[in-house]
Amino acid sequence: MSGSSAALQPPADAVKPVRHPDAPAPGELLGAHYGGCFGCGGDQPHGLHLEARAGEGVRITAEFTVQAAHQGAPGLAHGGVLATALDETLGSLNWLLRTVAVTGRLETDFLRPVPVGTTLHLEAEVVAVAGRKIYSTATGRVGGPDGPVAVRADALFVEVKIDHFAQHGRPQEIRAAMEDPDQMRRARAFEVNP
Ligand SMILES: CCCCCCCCCCCCCC(=O)SCCNC(=O)CCNC(=O)[C@H](O)C(C)(C)COP(=O)(O)OP(=O)(O)OC[C@H]1O[C@@H](n2cnc3c(N)ncnc32)[C@H](O)[C@@H]1OP(=O)(O)O
Repeated sequence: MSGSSAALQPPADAVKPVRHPDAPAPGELLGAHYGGCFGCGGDQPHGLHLEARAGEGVRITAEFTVQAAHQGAPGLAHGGVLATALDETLGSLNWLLRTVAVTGRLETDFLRPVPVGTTLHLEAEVVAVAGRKIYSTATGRVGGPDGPVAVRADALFVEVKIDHFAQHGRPQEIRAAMEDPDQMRRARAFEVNP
């Protein structure tokens, strides 16, 4: 069973997404957007450590190996963790648009259980853009990049200004991020007009 709700159907005035000319080259490893990110950050011992690569056009691939810390039922990945992997992969698409955006809506189908130790092979694509709204879709396969689909999602990301994070984030993390030149470089890489 799959198929997204009306809220995730692009409106009639939606346009085809355009890959930014300065987007990372196909095959390039994107790296974490923030070391403290539960999805991709290297500083989170129990995080997903998801690694995403730029694909062709407005596509991304990513991999994530389920660890013991990610269980829900004994020996199986927690559904929320799998949703995080999809969310993170979908969020990585914004590197290709060089747009800062956050998840507004995420609809997920869980088609097969995913055991601990499994590598989830993720693929995501932007399907349409309407003003600040970015519509995208993702799948996660097991047993290899061409294996059966275990999870899938459709999402709506909403473009925000970089100030969104300073306005809503906790001051100590924001301060630390702003004092880190690497972090600022990564933040600027998201912006269309740095
Ligand atoms: C320094 C750090 C650097 C790192 C940077 C990269 C970080 C990346 C992190 C990535 C980490 C991984 C990813 C993560 O985990 S991101 C973390 C999880 N997401 C969030 O925390 C987002 C929380 N929500 C918000 O902040 C606001 O609600 C947003 C910004 C989303 C919209 O509030 P805003 O006041 O701005 O705009 P608006 O309300 O006028 O809406 C605008 C349009 O969108 C439509 N709409 C909105 N919501 C929905 C919905 N649910 N279903 C359907 N439609 C929806 C809405 O109808 C409207 O349409 P239209 O009327 O125009 O047609």
